[in-house]
Amino acid sequence: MGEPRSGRPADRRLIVNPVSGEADHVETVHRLAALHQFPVVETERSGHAVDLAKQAAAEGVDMLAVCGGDGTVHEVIQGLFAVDALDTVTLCVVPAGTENIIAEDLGIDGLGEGFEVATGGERRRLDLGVANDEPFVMSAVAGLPAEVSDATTGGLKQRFGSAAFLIGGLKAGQTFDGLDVTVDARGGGDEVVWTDEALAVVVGNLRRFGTAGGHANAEDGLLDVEIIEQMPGTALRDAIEGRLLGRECSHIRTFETTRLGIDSLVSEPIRFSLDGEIRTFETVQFGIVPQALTVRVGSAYTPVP
Ligand SMILES: Nc1ncnc2c1ncn2[C@@H]1O[C@H](COP(=O)(O)OP(=O)(O)OP(=O)(O)O)[C@@H](O)[C@H]1O
Repeated sequence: MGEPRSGRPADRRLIVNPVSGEADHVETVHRLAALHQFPVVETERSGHAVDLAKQAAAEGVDMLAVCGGDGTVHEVIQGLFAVDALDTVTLCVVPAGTENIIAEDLGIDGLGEGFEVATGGERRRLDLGVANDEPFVMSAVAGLPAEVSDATTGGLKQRFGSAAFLIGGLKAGQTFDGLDVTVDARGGGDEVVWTDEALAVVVGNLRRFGTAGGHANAEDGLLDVEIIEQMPGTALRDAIEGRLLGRECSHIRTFETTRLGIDSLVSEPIRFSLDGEIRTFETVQFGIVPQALTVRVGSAYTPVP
């Protein structure tokens, strides 16, 4: 239980979302938490994990585990970021959600492994993306992929795994109008200025960008950006097949940057999914805080996918 950072035993706490996933994890989590000496607090409403994370930091907790899905992990990071506690708190993820993409990217599979990693996993420092003033660890996605989540059924996911997104993309692409945007990356890294209609803009930080199928390194100080240009249906199918087969596609522009601005060219704001949570922006500035988040990772984790 010794924690090298402060030279004294860590003050531990576990924030549990009891309604994540199938909501059948609570009893097991309490048992495992007692075994591993994590006092438990449960969320009582949406957004509560933000406050509980702030409270944990204020009370001197320096090992904070979060049990839930990507949304709950996102809320806890939001809370720690808001009170500037990322330097003093190590985050641990115990997956209990529906998708658990963040946990999977951190090499953590299941409740039992979550607790093992929380008590003995390697510590890494990961970059955090920031959209205006909200942090994200995995990705910020606007356009088709956000729509695709609706079009991608559980059955497809079971049969095709992450490729289900691409199949769902074909369905959603038939009805999605596109995003009229200007994308301006002239801060650090690749310089790109692009104005047109996009099917999607994906800003990725962690290994797998949500369901969008992209890849990033969360330890390189850079955001990985993909602009998927509007294209006719047949080209979309080719692009999706190309992505499945790992081929380059002329309609997908990829670059790395430390800063990025995206402006809507129409009166409608742009709907973004930040680590799976929906936000709307008329204009958004993205940045990155290198190595901001200290997190325990499983043995399957590697920074580069
Ligand atoms: N006690 C609660 N009652 C109702 N909603 C809650 C409660 N606690 C948290 N929430 C909300 O539950 C939502 C879903 O949580 P979470 O992301 O952990 O699970 P999930 O959606 O099943 O998993 P994933 O995001 O990995 O697909 C979050 O938006 C959170 O704000």
